Amino acid sequence: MDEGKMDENEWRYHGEGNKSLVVAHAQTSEEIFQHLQNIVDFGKNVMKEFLGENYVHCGEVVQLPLDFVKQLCLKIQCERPESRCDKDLDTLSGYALCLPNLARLQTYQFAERRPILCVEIKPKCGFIPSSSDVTHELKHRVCRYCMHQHLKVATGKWKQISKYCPLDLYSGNKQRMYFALKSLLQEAQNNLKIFKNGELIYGCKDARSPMADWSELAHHLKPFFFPSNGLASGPHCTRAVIRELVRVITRVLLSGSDKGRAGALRSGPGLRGPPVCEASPFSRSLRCQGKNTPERSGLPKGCLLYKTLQVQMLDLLDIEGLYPLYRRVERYLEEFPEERKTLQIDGPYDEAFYQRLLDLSTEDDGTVAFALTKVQQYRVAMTAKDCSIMIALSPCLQDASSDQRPVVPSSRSRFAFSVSVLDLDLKPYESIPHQYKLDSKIVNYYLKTVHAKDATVMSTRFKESEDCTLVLHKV
Ligand SMILES: O=P(O)(O)O[C@@H]1[C@@H](OP(=O)(O)O)[C@H](OP(=O)(O)O)[C@H](O)[C@H](OP(=O)(O)O)[C@H]1OP(=O)(O)O
Ligand SMILES: Nc1ncnc2c1ncn2[C@@H]1O[C@H](COP(=O)(O)OP(=O)(O)OP(=O)(O)O)[C@@H](O)[C@H]1O
Repeated sequence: MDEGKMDENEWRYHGEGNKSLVVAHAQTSEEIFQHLQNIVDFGKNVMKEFLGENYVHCGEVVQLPLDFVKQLCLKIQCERPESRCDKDLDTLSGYALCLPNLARLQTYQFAERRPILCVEIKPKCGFIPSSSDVTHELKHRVCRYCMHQHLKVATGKWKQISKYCPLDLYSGNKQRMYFALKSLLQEAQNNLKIFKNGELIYGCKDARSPMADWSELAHHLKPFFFPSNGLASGPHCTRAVIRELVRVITRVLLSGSDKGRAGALRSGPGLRGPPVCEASPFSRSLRCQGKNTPERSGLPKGCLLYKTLQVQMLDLLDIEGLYPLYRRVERYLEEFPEERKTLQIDGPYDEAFYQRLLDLSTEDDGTVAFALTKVQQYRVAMTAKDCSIMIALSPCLQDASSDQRPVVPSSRSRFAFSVSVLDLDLKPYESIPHQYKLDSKIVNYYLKTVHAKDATVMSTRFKESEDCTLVLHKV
């Protein structure tokens, strides 16, 4: 073991079983500071560039008194979901990342006194890979989210399959977006949370305690959407309130003129996958009605969904094409471990790092440089596939002028709003082998269960139609 880690003060008790006592090595304060500073730099130099100034809030690294951190940890321990309690909080370094509260309006510098509604959406990957390195043809037709749902339910992460498909949300087609948002409201999983004045009123605090009562949600939302009218309660009211919420969120998601350099990433049409996922119940029902697949993405270029999708599409080769390139970088690092720094695997995430991300060529010249660029692009793409969008809404007074702030109308009220992105720390280089294994697990599970079942249904249907054809044949 590394000599530098032989200081007992850097080790602490972690847990124990029957036979083993587990102690864990704590990172040094400098390492933690550097890790946090990297998150800030990545936000500033990369994500702000791609997604635009107004959407990204990088925060800053701050130092806190250790006593305060310890007391705070004790205070909040009982509120943490059980499933997350295996992760210890860092109470040793004193460093923390200080971010604005994104559940509040970001367009207003003073704390809002008006009530605030915040909708958090984790949209996940919004495109289907078109890479020729993909080995299962199915991956060109069904999106990863929809396939992954089946594995998640089988492993007990969630109780039931969601009807949400990211491709519907990213379609820019209002009907499909309504369907996607309604599906999220039906089965929020970790893709949707709603906060009122900072308090979670809808969505999962923990996988085991989902909050999903529409009438209760409507009760919370009614004063926002129907402020001065005595709309009766009951199912009619619930539906009306939910409809308003979905409309407002769709409008906000399609809004925006914020500048960002995601345009620099626009890939050629040959590199784009199909516009719909075959597993989406929306596209299934269209097919059943014999309708054509809907139009390709109509997202306005200034909106955050469009920009996020462009960054996600930095994953040009799919994990199957990327993995051999990762192995090439690995072999190089095994031979020249000291080069890890020069290759900027763990930062710094500076302007030079950003500039290299803009090279979208897919011609492999066999070099480590090519492999490294694809690996870094993949990590950035994965980050964009796992980030969340926070939409903060605050009702405007009827007669108030909009004082330059963006405003979204609903049928009975108007909201000042802001949109921000959350969870933008670059995915680690080390997670690539895990991604590779997980991808194959997801696809194989889907092929083994759902697809096999579908094929049986199809062949039964085929037999039925054959019977039918026989009846119609002239003898
Ligand atoms: O791989 P996925 O798609 O399951 O995404 C993981 C997320 O699961 P989800 O599918 O959203 O339920 C997962 O979400 P949960 O923590 O399960 O809510 C994490 O966001 C994970 O990121 P990290 O490893 O903590 O940095 C995510 O892992 P990454 O793949 O982004 O590294
Ligand atoms: N700046 C913020 N303002 C308001 N809420 C926040 C902020 N940062 C995080 N949150 C809340 O905390 C939750 C967890 O934060 P975050 O997603 O950054 O953690 P994570 O450990 O990276 O999660 P993941 O498991 O998705 O990778 C978010 O879903 C959001 O509800």
